[in-house]
Amino acid sequence: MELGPHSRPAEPGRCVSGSPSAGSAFPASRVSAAGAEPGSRPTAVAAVLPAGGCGERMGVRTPKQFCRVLERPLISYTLQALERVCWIKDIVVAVTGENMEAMRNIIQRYGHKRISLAEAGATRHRSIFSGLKALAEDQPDCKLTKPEVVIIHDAVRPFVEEDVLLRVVMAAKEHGAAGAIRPLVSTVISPAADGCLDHALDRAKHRASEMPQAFLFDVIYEAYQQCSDYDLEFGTECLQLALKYCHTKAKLVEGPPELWKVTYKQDLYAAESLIKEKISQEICVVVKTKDEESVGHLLKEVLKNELNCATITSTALDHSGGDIQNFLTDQCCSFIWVTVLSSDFQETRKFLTALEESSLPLLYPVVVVLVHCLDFTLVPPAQKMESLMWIRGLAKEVKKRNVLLSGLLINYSQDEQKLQESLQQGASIIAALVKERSPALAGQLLVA
Ligand SMILES: Nc1ccn([C@@H]2O[C@H](COP(=O)(O)OP(=O)(O)OP(=O)(O)O)[C@@H](O)[C@H]2O)c(=O)n1
Ligand SMILES: O=C(CO)[C@H](O)[C@H](O)COP(=O)(O)O
Repeated sequence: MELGPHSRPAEPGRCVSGSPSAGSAFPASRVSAAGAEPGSRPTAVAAVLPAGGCGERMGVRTPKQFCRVLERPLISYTLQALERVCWIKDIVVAVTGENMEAMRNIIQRYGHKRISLAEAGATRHRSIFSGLKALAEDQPDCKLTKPEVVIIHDAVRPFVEEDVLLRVVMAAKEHGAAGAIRPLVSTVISPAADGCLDHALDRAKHRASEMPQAFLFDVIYEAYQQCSDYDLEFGTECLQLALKYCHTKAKLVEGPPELWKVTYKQDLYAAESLIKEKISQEICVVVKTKDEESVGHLLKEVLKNELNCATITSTALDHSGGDIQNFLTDQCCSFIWVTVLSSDFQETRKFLTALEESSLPLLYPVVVVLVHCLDFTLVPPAQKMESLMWIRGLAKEVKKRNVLLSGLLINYSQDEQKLQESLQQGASIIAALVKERSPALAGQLLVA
């Protein structure tokens, strides 16, 4: 493969992925160069995502890969996770003819890149085979380049990280095949024909096979070409096909627990909670004046305790408000906008417009809390609330674009203890707004 001066390095381990883009909202994992030896030949890597199932076990009409999690189809998260790995050149998604148009719309709406579609088959193995054919040079009309290594990853495992992808790819390069494994959660038993226990497997000696898996393309393609109709119909393990038909013994790589496959309805709730937790880990506190800076600093300290181990950055807005764009590039989804004894509607509006125009709210609900600090003995909260009613109107407007705006009044008391109490209470409210991301709370004016 030819690399132009601005192309992505196609070598696992060479590039540092996660350059902020529409498709990289989680903080990028930094891949060290350890994966690739200096001067070694770049590895062309592609991925095949089977996404042609009907999700029978989920028990809902929509196939689970298209079920919405925080208003976005599950498969979009998986695509995002793979896209942010810059050394994966092509991503082939196998979908049924019936869902092809829906898939195209998802790709367009969420700005997914490097995606090609293949027609899914009646079983997972058939769908994977179809995806592999789209990458094989022996197929008529093949528009993609055959990779050296192909990753196979279920469309319904959205939490795959670059680190484990790199580890399976490097292991596949060395061994021909590799797959992620996890310790068994339950013991596996073998029932007899009469429905009674025949025997139990020693749990410590067995592992659950998960995804991603990676293969030398020629190995897995050969295995799929050779395998029987029975394998294609009833098989569930790609590593087994490589072993059975190409005598390739897969290297097993320990993966993290987040690799689990969304299968039942409760898994959708678990996925939503995990996504909320991840995006709540980064908060940007926006301040302008010295007073705001000191309130911002105090809030940060309390918030760190409320949202254990969150990264909270402070951004000082310049006086023209000209650097608003800068902090939208960090892919942070929670903003605390602090004002002390004043409120600049125009500036807030400008910020919200920039936010709406960015790709952020398309990917995640973005929380914005406008914190107004005023001395409750001088200005009663009720009076201030009246003048802040514009927040409600604005919140209604920006909610349509997935920006969840609320207002928070803090008692900016001269009494140090009262100020601390109000900040503590305010931080708890902010933490709840950030963690819950509830559209129902958008537009509320809260008092700490
Ligand atoms: N004919 C099929 C069947 C499954 N898959 C995909 O393979 C992955 C893992 O399969 P599984 O969890 O079994 O998905 P479903 O078959 O949809 O679920 P169920 O078995 O509950 O019907 C999913 O991304 C699914 O879309 C596929 O591409 N083509
Ligand atoms: O875990 C896996 C790897 O081995 C597969 O995701 C699993 O085999 C898929 O099988 P099924 O479609 O039956 O759930």
